[in-house]
Amino acid sequence: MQKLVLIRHGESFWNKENRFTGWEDVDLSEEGCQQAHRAGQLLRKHGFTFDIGFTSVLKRSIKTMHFVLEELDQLWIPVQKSWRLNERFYGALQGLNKDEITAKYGEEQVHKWRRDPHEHPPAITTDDPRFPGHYLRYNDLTYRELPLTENLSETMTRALPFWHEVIVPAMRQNQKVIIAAHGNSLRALVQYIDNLRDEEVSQLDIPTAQPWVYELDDRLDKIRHYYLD
Ligand SMILES: O=C(O)[C@@H](CO)OP(=O)(O)O
Repeated sequence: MQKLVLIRHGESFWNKENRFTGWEDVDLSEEGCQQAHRAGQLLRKHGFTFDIGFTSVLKRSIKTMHFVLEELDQLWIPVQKSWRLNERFYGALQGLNKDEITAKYGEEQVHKWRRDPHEHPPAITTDDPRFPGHYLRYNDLTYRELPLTENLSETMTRALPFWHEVIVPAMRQNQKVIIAAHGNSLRALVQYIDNLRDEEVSQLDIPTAQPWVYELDDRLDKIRHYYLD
């Protein structure tokens, strides 16, 4: 039996301000840093150790991983970063306040943008400062991989190659894995691991910095999962 730990980053400044974040590289709030430390303490209390960590290329998940590993005195383990674990790219909604957008477009539309797997938020254009093609960290992406908007199903499509090609092989070598990522990239992984229907995953809300443990059998099929407390 293997254990896999998933953790959404701690609260960011834009979580606190209720703004769509996506690929904007927003830092953890003071509370978010503390949440990440508390998550690390919890994992320590339950005797968890890890061989390898995976994060997105966004500082809120990188710092969450760092604070968790600091509490475990395991800052030395390898941590691999990938854009494929980034938050869903929220297009032209990035930076906007969720309440203001709801007042303008109505709850139904905003709910679709947030949780309907096939609904695209309004797209940006390549001259928008939010276009990832302007940033060094996305230099390795092909033009087709650089998003202008992304629905949840596309988030899953770009996250899964990293799961299959990097994370699963690590687990097959019996490495103990922790993944620090984002509400929607984790939702995509959970949908895949748990084989959830679209309607089920749209109900799923993953809280910040709460370790979610999967127990997996030798074939890496789920035995059970639970939040650590
Ligand atoms: O703004 C975002 O990037 C995400 C996560 O905070 O929001 P939502 O939960 O609405 O998908």
